[in-house]
Amino acid sequence: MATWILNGLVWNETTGETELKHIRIAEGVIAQIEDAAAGRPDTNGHDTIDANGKLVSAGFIDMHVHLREPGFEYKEDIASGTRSAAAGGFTTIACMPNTRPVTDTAETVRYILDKAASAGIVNVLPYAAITKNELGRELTDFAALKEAGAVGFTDDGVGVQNAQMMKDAMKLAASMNMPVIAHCEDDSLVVGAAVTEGKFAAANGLKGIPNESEAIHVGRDILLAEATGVHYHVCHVSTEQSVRLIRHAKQFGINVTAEVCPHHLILSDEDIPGMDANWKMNPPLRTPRDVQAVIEGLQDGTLDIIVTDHAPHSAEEKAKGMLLAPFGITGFETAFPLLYTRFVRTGRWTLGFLLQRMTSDPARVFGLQSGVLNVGAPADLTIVDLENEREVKPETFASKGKNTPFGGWKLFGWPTATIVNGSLVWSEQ
Ligand SMILES: NC(=O)N[C@@H](CC(=O)O)C(=O)O
Ligand SMILES: [Zn+2]
Repeated sequence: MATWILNGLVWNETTGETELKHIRIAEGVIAQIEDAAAGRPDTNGHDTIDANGKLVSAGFIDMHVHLREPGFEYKEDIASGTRSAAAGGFTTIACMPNTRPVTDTAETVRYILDKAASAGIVNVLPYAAITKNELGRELTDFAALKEAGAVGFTDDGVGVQNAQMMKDAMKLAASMNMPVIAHCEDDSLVVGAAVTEGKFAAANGLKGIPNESEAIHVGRDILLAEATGVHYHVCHVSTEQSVRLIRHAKQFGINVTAEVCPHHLILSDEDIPGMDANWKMNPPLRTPRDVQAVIEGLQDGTLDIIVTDHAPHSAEEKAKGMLLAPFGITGFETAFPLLYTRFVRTGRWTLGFLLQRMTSDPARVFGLQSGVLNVGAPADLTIVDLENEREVKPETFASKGKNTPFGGWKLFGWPTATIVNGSLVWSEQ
């Protein structure tokens, strides 16, 4: 049994052009790709999906997400989180270990994988914690966690404060060919602030989170990565200083990669309308100068991939206000439309540039088979309507989290169908 996706607009990496194609998928892989100009293929006995000239891309890959299960199912769970991912066009996501319990044992890694297999609708890759309970005191059992299926080690949500602990983690991870993924934040420099140092903090009499609280860890960890040879991946880069350090490290051939989030590419602290916790995330929205620096970092390859840092919280939690609410915004269901509308429709990026940062680049950085639209690749595909403008309506999100600063934005580039391992798992109502 095969499925033909007819009349899909496909981006050709080699020519840099889009072309109309018919794509046959069978047994979970892309089996055949034909020029639509050659006519309609014999689809007799097979399912068909007519893409009708919409974009057909390799499914998006998001290597930094919070699914909240186990432990915080009131914020999100694996069923709702993967549905939200599929609605955003994502077919593979990597979930962070700041769950309850923290994903620091093989048992919890297996729980997530089992739950993803039974209740999830996209591919879920679990990360495991670097330290037990993410407390920074004692390393987890890396070998057991890898064996259980963890794809990398991270204490995301907090920075590893102790340099020796980070070095030990990197040495061990390097010896087993696993990446260390770092939430870069020096606690001593943050002191309970909710927004960046900058105009918004100053205007509202708030303490600010300084740029160096992030960059000091980036600099430290680059040196430790050089010393240990580990694949070191920097989470949610938000500052000019971090971009500079990563650029420099790459020039020296250090094995560092990095990610950036849509909100850090699009919003600055000067856009924050008031004391509204939907504008509170970690790292915080930085200054316009930092926004420019992360855009340039992505454009010149210093930053490798785009991730959402999908971080759902309940309405009650966010209602506590800017100072008391937890950090984080939802990301899946706005990521592609935001970036497509802001950067591709305006002519600043090619469509291919954006697609690569969300598909083939994450696959390359993390050694995944997916992320490419080639015969033989996994049939993980996303169909996107590039022409229809629609408003962001958080209340309609598949995610339990409605916490976004982008409510009411009018955007193009909405996913209409998502296919994972050859099966249609989500389509527009
Ligand atoms: N990004 C956030 O603002 N919040 C994340 C933690 C994190 O990724 O650091 C969360 O778990 O809510
Ligand atoms: Zn983080």
